Amino acid sequence: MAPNFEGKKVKVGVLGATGTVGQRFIVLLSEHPFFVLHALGASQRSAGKAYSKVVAWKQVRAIPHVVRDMVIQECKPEHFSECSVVFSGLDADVAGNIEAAFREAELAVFSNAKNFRRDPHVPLIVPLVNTSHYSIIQQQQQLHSPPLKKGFIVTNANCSTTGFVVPLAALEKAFGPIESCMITTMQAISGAGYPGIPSLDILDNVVPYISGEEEKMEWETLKILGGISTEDDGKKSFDMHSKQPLRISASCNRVPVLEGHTECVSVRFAKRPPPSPQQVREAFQAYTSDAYAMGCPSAPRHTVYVHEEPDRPQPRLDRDFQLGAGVCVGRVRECRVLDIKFVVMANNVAIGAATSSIINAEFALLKGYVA
Ligand SMILES: NC(=O)C1=CN([C@@H]2O[C@H](COP(=O)(O)OP(=O)(O)OC[C@H]3O[C@@H](n4cnc5c(N)ncnc54)[C@H](OP(=O)(O)O)[C@@H]3O)[C@@H](O)[C@H]2O)C=CC1
Ligand SMILES: N[C@@H](CC(=O)OP(=O)(O)O)C(=O)O
Repeated sequence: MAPNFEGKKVKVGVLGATGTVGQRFIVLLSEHPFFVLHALGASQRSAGKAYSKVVAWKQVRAIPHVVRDMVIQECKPEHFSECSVVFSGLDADVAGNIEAAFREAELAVFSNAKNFRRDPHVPLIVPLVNTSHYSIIQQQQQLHSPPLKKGFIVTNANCSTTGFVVPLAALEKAFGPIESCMITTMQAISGAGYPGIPSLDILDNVVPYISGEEEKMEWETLKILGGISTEDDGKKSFDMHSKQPLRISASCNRVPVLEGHTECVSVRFAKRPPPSPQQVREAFQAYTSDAYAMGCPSAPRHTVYVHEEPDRPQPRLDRDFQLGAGVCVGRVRECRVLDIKFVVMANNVAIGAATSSIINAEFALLKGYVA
């Protein structure tokens, strides 16, 4: 049972509030049991204007009343001084310096951008998988110059990484290390932001290239699924799954779907003989997250929902299940080259972006990391 924050909700800001991910943050935070929207930030183009006047609103529901007339600020910490937490949906070209400035101003920053994912002291947290990585935050604060009392950065993963790392975590929990993994993605156009890909490039078409995406999937997975090692002097580092090397090969494609990344995954287990498809299905069904157990209100009840129908999951039918906060798998079957193959579908703007950051912040608050 989650605690009740009514009457003392935590004031939060959203950086990049006008963007694709920023709009998701606004929808989810406008009626949140722990957090209350207090400040919005975007570029100089938008600053100084009312939110509803500048945003190219693309959500199905109307702009929440609470932000319609809120004046957008430049992304400078002094405009967010009453907030304890900021969520960042900033363009990666500017996210690095801005997020660092907010951390230095002693705010807790929950970011979707790629800039700090490879930082050795910043956790890369998919909240349905590796909340244990919060333990590195104290080191991040101690090693900062000057040392920090409250400020930190937590990142979430690339949206395609998020989709397939959740079932992988379920499999490793049940059957031990995975040795190798092949993934082919079919990624929605909302993943490229707004206005994103020109309609003449994507309609009636598949684009077999997304810049930097394959490298991110192959690297981020190791940081997320690996543990944290502690040296004799107490210094912590991410072990990158090095005790049991995991080989990953990703191929990424853009397809004319609005929301929901679909991925075909094949895995080979270290354990011989490998589990059967039925054992794999049961392991997916049994997998639950610490975030859900802790009472994070945005964490899904079904972390991995297993479809038995032969033609599911599908993005159009399944992306809103549990508000897009879990992942859906189906077609679990034997692979004649590796061991097991399946399809996973994850909502790229929900668990692939804003929802992950929000669950991360809920968990941090419940664990006492947010002061
Ligand atoms: N879309 C997705 O599925 C996912 C996206 N991400 C990541 O999340 C981040 C946001 O993505 P997305 O919402 O798609 O991007 P958008 O392009 O839709 O939005 C970008 C936001 O950044 C703001 N911005 C741009 N330049 C500046 C600046 N100089 N100073 C301050 N703010 C600025 C924009 O404000 P303005 O309107 O004023 O220009 C806008 O609010 C990116 O880092 C992306 O890689 C991560 C996972 C999934
Ligand atoms: N590249 C992803 C979305 C994204 O922005 O990823 P990242 O946060 O890793 O830059 C997509 O196009 O679907």
